[in-house]
Amino acid sequence: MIKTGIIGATGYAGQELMRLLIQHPDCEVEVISSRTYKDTNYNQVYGNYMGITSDKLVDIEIDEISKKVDVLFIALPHGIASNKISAEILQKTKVIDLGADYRLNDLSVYEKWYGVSHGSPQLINEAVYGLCELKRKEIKKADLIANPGCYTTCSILSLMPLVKNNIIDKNSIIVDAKSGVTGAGRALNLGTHFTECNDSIKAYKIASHRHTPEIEQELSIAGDSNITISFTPHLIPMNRGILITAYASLDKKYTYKDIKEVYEGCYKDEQFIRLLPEGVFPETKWVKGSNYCDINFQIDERTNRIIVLGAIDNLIKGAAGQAVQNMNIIFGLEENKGLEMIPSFPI
Ligand SMILES: NC(=O)C1=CN([C@@H]2O[C@H](COP(=O)(O)OP(=O)(O)OC[C@H]3O[C@@H](n4cnc5c(N)ncnc54)[C@H](OP(=O)(O)O)[C@@H]3O)[C@@H](O)[C@H]2O)C=CC1
Ligand SMILES: CC(=O)N[C@@H](CCC(=O)OP(=O)(O)O)C(=O)O
Repeated sequence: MIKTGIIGATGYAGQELMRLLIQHPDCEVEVISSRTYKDTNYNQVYGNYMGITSDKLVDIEIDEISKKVDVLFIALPHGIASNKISAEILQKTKVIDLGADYRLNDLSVYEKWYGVSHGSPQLINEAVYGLCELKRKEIKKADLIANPGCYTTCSILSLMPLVKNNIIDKNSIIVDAKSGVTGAGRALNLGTHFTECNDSIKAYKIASHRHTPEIEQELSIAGDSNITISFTPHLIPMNRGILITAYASLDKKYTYKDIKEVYEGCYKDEQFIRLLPEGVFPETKWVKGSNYCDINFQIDERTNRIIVLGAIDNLIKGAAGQAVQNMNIIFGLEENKGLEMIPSFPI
């Protein structure tokens, strides 16, 4: 059995990790940590665990935890993991960081967009960007995984085939993204109070959201050129889910079938990517509670633009599910072990 630990187990991403790891046939949860709920039974924090686990939360140093586990998931706000992880810790355990500290290859880009200094810049090159469908080979050998962000997972997977195959003007990309409120985490925050976000939709961090350089970095690698995008996130009054609608100019006339072949060329063997039939578009409810990323597109013949839609569950493919998928790859397990959930819609 693979011994796992979760730091930040009381957050929304940490809770989803707990749910997935408890049910994973090859794992046991050895350590769950929290500062706020130290010595509290997990089922007192999250009542859905009553009768399922009586594990207690502990507040011990990462160094201590790393001696007890084969893989450590870190689900903390950005800026903390980089001060906790060291080369010594990586010798004892694999680390999968759900935060943003190791996602950007360029230290100055990280410090500029996140407004904090990085605690372990020497480890940035060691980290592998854990977008499983794109980096499987590197992930297999990695000690430190930078699990991608939620908007970024959905945007990169939806757009990668177009940039990789040079069929769009790579600097014409606009991503309009919507997220459910769990994307903002569990911590108290005025903007996510029921009365502040219910019954309303708002754009935020316009032209300044920190997922912008992450999407640009990975699309630039896939497209082998410097790509700059426009990215606008929106907060939607629903619990979970991300839907992106992306626009780009095509370099010449294509049919739906031409471009479908390009997507199939990239994703035909990918079990978690569902290319929907022509005329059927992704909806967050069809991926809810699952590790799927649904994708489809339409060509607007009047403007010769392609409009691509992608949907994921922000807490699963956008966080905990992808983290478990990364663990499965590292430990040589079937990639879908513990991740075969059927989306939980309709009710
Ligand atoms: N929510 C989402 O959809 C996604 C989240 N992520 C990333 O995953 C990470 C966790 O996100 P999420 O679960 O939403 O966040 P939450 O705010 O829900 O949880 C974060 C947890 O971290 C702990 N924590 C908070 N501040 C500190 C601190 N200063 N020092 C130590 N521990 C602290 C808290 O636990 P306690 O107080 O009990 O110690 C808290 O439960 C973030 O980096 C986020 O960006 C990535 C993709 C999607
Ligand atoms: C709705 C909402 O507030 N979403 C978060 C994205 C959360 C996320 O998971 O991003 P990181 O992992 O990069 O922190 C935001 O826009 O900041």
